[in-house]
Amino acid sequence: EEDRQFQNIFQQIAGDDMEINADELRNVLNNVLKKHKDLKTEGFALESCRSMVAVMDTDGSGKINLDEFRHLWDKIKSWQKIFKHYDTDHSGTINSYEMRNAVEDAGFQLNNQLYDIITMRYADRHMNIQFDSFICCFVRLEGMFRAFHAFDKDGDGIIKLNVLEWLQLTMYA
Ligand SMILES: O=C(O)/C(S)=C/c1c[nH]c2cc(Br)ccc12
Ligand SMILES: [Ca+2]
Repeated sequence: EEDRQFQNIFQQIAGDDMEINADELRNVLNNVLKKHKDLKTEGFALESCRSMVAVMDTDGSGKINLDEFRHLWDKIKSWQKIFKHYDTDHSGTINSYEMRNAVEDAGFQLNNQLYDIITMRYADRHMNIQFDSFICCFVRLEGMFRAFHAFDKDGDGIIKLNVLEWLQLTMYA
């Protein structure tokens, strides 16, 4: 039953092409945000939604279909819980220190250099991370880990890419 409801929602957002583009994703995410006053943010920028579509577009259609959207939605649902858990002062942002714990809670094992990179890339000038940046960071982390494991056929933690394969991975993200 809940799934049928989900399909209906998806159908309304996607329109007759049955796929969601960046504009449509931006509308649905920002509409949901209105109902979550504790997630204070200016909302998702179009560029962020373009990146999320690119990362989640596993079949290379240029947009996200029902399955790709369901995966994204379930991830955002679980990641927003982590965000709220670490936003202890309900400022609507989490600081770079809390971000380390949030990343680990989400199951990503990174190193110090990567935590610094994430802060540089996603934090605002007060070194705090807004909700929309938080989600974009996690979408990218999950997508990049997924892409690596797809290439790492024998699971030895090493992949071999020529420059064009590398560019295909890094440019469409
Ligand atoms: O607080 C909750 O129980 C839920 S279901 C939150 C959300 C579930 N999907 C979301 C997407 C965005 Br964007 C923001 C919040 C949520
Ligand atoms: Ca797609």
